[in-house]
Amino acid sequence: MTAEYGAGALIVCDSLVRIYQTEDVEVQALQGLDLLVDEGELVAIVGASGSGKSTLLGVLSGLDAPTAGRARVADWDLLAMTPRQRLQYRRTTVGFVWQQTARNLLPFLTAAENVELPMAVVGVRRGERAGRPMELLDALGLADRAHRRPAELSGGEQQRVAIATALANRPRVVFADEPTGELDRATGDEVFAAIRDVNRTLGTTVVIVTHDAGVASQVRRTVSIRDGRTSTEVLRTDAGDAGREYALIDRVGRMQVPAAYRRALGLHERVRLELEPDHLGVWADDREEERP
Ligand SMILES: Nc1ncnc2c1ncn2[C@@H]1O[C@H](COP(=O)(O)OP(=O)(O)OP(=O)(O)O)[C@@H](O)[C@H]1O
Repeated sequence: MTAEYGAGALIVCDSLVRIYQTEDVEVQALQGLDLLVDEGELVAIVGASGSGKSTLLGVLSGLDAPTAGRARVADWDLLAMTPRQRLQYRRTTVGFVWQQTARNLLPFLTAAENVELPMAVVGVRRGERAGRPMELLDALGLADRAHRRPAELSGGEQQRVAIATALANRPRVVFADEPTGELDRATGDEVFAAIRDVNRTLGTTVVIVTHDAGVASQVRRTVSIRDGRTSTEVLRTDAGDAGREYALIDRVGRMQVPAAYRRALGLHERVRLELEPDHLGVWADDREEERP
């Protein structure tokens, strides 16, 4: 028997399909999307507007159910959760950082109180909670901002408090939806540095969803999503490395060749393949058109 697809991964999306049915149109937002994320990874999922990012995040965050396919995070089968389990999953297994700074934090609580709130919600006793907010705020370089309210913090500081809040209950994975979308480039880079630091020092898996392809320089692995499917990946080996581009090949052997490569070599409809000992050659079809 072959092992189940993604058996060792923390996050598994297997042929995910999500169809939105409106009055007279049907929109296939996810069209058989496959994605594996291992424990401890920092991954960016990048795609243009309408590519299906929010839909994917909706499924992974337990807010939405796919039409078909399989989605698992840790031991949770996201298609088979009861409403109570869904709540537990959202409160303990995953943490969220949203684009809108105001959505992440309660304005009338201080930074430390905001970080403590998710623990209080799941019933962690006061004694056990003590210390955790300061520990997290300190890790994010915000120890001296602990007693300020969000309005008294810069946008970048608010997002770093939001990261601390997302980490309060020691989630297995943090989902960040355009976490730097409202920030200028320099402040955004600081927030990315904080995310990388959390990923490295605490080992928390982080999945960032964004339309900003420039994020590829901030993370090791970038997965592109196009038309509701994951298409290509860029993996960087070291900081400063421009990165190698990979195409994803699905289980029946389908692969999407990036549009820029297709244009550059005039690849369309049919291509010629040649198997070499260590690679596959792909050429434009140069045969004379066969005429009837
Ligand atoms: N509730 C809905 N009803 C009908 N169609 C929807 C719904 N939500 C999304 N869609 C459609 O599904 C497709 C994917 O949308 P989605 O919001 O997931 O993309 P996205 O990549 O997150 O885009 P953006 O970056 O603009 O938020 C789009 O064609 C969108 O119009």
